[in-house]
Amino acid sequence: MSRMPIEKYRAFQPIDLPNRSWPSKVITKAPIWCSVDLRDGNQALIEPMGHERKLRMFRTLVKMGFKEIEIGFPSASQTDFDFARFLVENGEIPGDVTIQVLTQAREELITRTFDAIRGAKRAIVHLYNSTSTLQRRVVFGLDRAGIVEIAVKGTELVKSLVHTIPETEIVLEYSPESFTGTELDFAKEVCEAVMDVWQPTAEKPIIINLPATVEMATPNIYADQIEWFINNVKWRERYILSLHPHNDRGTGVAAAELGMMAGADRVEGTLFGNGERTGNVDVVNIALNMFTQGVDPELEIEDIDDLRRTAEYCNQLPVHPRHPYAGDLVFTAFSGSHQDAIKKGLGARRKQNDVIWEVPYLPIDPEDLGRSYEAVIRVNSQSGKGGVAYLLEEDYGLHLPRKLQIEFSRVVQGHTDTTGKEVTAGDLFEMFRKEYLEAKYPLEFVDHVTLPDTHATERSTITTHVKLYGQAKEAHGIGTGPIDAFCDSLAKALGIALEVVDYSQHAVGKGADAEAVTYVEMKGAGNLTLFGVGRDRNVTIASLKAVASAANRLHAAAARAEAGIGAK
Ligand SMILES: CC(=O)SCCNC(=O)CCNC(=O)[C@H](O)C(C)(C)COP(=O)(O)OP(=O)(O)OC[C@H]1O[C@@H](n2cnc3c(N)ncnc32)[C@H](O)[C@@H]1OP(=O)(O)O
Ligand SMILES: CC(C)C(=O)C(=O)O
Ligand SMILES: [Mg+2]
Repeated sequence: MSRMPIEKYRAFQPIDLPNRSWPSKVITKAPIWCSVDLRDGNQALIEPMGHERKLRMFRTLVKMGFKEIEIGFPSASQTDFDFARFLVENGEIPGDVTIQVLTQAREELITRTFDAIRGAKRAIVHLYNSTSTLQRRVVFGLDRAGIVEIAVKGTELVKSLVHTIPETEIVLEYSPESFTGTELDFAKEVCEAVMDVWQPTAEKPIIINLPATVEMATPNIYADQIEWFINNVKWRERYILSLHPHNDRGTGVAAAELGMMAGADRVEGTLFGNGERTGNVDVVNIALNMFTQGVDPELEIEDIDDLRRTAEYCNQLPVHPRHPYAGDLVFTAFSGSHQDAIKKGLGARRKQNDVIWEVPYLPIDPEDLGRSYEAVIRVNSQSGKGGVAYLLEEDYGLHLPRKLQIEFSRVVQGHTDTTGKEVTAGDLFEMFRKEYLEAKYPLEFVDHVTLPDTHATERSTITTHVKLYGQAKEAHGIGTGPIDAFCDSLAKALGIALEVVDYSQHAVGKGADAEAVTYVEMKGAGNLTLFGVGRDRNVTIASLKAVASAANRLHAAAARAEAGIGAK
């Protein structure tokens, strides 16, 4: 039994909705989006946005395609009032965008709100008062009738002011704030009372916004509340049902999605979920969830890094590196098996020219959000051969044979285990260069003269020039090809016994700059096998350098074994 004071809490009561239909519904179209970054997001900031930050956010939201934008609470702050005036007076509001302003249901605040929007083509006046049992008791000290009266009086005042700004088309949005803590029959009563005053029509509907001001239960309960409301509140065709989830339980996005399945038409939220406490619902997250299901989200999110930078600048708050779709690390795989699977998935896609996106561990193509594959695979102590091979292939054009991938990943593992740090592609190449291409001691290849014998004998003869422990040596050998002849010369003249186990070669670069890279797996004394790698413009020299590289690595491994350090 936990020592936590569990007796202080009680379970949210389920909604009685026996024939609920939302669980079998599917989201097939985008909701009407409304950004509340400039109001709900802004009111939650340590340092609220000033004019310049507000304008940058507003322009970004317009560019993204939001058609409804809550620009502030003009009666609460001079900055918000002035900002509304600035937008109206400077032609900042595109013809197809409607601004929205929030106000409490209080006379002086409503009047001031109308002053703020005067001259706009169209505006949503968003009126709210709290309706929950808790707020009725502890904040307002009112019974149900008293709360209905606040809402009705506020609506009447809004209605009476509409004619004072005839050039502006006014839409009323009403929010029974703290809806999730409100009895459903009372939410119905107060919303219907507001509609009775406003008299919406199907052509000029009211927006009824049902906020999860505080997220209090599992998201299915929110969906039940929405479906119940739609089934029981009159005049369905005369109101747009809007959701306004917060994220207190970490399920704001799920609540919005289930709420849409339950029949909601509209969603209010913010970019990356900024907002009071744990935030408003993240509209980018919902939109991209839809996108990954093949549904047009009707928001442009092609450069998510730019959006994130804007949100971070305006809010002066960071977006978490693991934030869905937007975080710095969300298209990055560190663990080996993930890297391996992603590498294979991307490779298969390229080969098959697939239209449908299916890559293990990547629910979305990073390129669709303006991000690149480069950051997909990073290497640290949790990584395996797949990630190492991927980076060397992508950045340096090296196609390591599978057994060499395994061998080299042990070298990398040794390094990352010691440092505990991530290694970049550049670090990896440096390690690879030192370990294989620079393995020149004690044997250094200098030059060769190789003569093929006649076709009849299919043999090569070689004169080898090498350095052994720094001293120039010349050796002669015969074999079935240059590598075989080179090994023969090393064995005969220098006593270095090597046997080729595996060999592969490919070109790196193109045209005059092309080089050959050779990978040879060689068996040395004591049946130990290791790889050597050579790189040169000349195909034969690349191979002979690879043999020398293997000889040196075998020599070093034998020396370590003898010293009791253990072979690599
Ligand atoms: C869930 C949400 O996000 S709601 C939006 C919340 N956002 C904000 O509040 C940010 C901006 N607000 C403010 O700056 C201030 O609250 C102001 C300027 C609007 C009003 O300031 P004040 O009048 O000084 O204080 P305050 O907001 O605390 O008002 C409290 C009074 O209004 C009443 N009230 C609160 N909300 C409402 C409402 N929606 N409708 C009618 N009356 C309300 C309270 O009962 C209280 O009444 P009392 O003074 O008789 O006890
Ligand atoms: C003003 C209302 C809609 C609000 O922000 C909330 O309830 O969270
Ligand atoms: Mg809110």
